[in-house]
Amino acid sequence: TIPLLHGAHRIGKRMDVDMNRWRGYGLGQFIHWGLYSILGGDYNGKHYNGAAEWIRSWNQLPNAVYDSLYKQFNPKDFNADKWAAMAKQMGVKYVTITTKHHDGFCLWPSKYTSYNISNTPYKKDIIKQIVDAYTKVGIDVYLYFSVMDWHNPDWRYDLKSASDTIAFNKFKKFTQSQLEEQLRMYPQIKGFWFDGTWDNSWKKSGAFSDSLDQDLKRIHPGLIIGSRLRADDYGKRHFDSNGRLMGDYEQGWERTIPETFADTHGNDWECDMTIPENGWGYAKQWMGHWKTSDELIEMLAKCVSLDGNFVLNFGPKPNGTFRQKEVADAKAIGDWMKINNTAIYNCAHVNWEKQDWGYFTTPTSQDDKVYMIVFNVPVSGALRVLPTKNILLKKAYLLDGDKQLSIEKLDGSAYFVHLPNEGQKQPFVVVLETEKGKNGKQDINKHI
Ligand SMILES: C[C@@H]1N[C@@H](C(=O)NCc2ccccc2)[C@H](O)[C@@H]1O
Repeated sequence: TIPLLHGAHRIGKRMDVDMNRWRGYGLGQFIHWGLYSILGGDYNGKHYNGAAEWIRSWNQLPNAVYDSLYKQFNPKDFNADKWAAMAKQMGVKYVTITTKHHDGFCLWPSKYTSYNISNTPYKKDIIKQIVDAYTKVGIDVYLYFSVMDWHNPDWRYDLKSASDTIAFNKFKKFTQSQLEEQLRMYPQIKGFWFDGTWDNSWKKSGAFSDSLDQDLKRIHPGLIIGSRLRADDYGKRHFDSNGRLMGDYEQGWERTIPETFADTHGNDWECDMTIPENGWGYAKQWMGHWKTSDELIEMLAKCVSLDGNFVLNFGPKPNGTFRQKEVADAKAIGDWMKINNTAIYNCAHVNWEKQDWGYFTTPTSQDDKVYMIVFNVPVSGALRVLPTKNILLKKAYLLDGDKQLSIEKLDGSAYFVHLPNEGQKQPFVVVLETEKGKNGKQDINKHI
């Protein structure tokens, strides 16, 4: 291996109480809210084709116009308790909220820049209201923070001169000050979600990213920080120059999901997903396909079946309310979770052969139970199950209503679980009770 000062400091998963809680979340909510929400992807009668929260980078929009939007930010209908109630009904266990996106505008009253919420007509601390409201209903809060800050004159994409380095050193101090300020102001939070760390300036700041990570965890023990923060001695990100994950979980699955368990490298990981094809901040017109709630529930099941969490993004309007499609999806997912969350919360990957009908999960607390989350009912009504060796199926029944299902043992070690022909129209869960075969050991991957 290559000797590294700022590579991974831990091999394997974090196994402390905070990370074990994170591992069991299953479902989370992301919220992108800020000045970009005012424009909603449009300006001067034209539509910006990029992600709506990137509109400041559009050459049709002068920076000065964007940077004066704060003078009109006044979300009259914002009610953090209503946001928290919607998230609670949806069944999310954690929320990640933008405190500062790439545009540099701070949704909290930072004392390190005047470009913050206290200098808007709204004035009040949005982050505090969200942290308090979500914590009150038992949803853990994580703060999204973009290192890249287009508004700060000391931000640099690369370090090509002594003056770049002097400016960027000031910028790194500013960054650390803002983060330590957030830890002091919002001690209830459980972690940070870093973004905007892909440029050369940051790749050359591996030592700083390492010390920042350690400083924040010293101030706030147990803090959870993903792999998008750090760079190693050679500018490698996510995985260091020895291929080891730097961070508490793999934070690279943005609008994409691993296909197989091998793709997850056996790490903890999180998928962050948009309902439209792209775009995180509010956009007046969502282009392309809008995912249905059934598609979103399947993505959730797939993530949990591969030992990951599924985090769905919401982009509130400038007035602080959510668009109808987002409210409807939160409700539909919540209704499904009310019946089926046993197969999602505190569940893990099962190393049985993947089947076409859907996904297996298993509760981390019980190794004689396996859940089948079914999306594709075959016309035969027969769901194939091929457990790993020495595992026998004892019982099969529907999670919703306990109806017993007949199990047919095929030769070899496969089974068919026969479904009643009831034309299921929603994804549903079958519970399998298993037992060890003679001289069998329970070898369901327990990744705990
Ligand atoms: C969570 C999202 N990340 C921001 C972004 O700029 N993504 C572009 C990107 C996508 C994948 C790897 C690096 C960078 C988007 O604006 C959202 O905030």
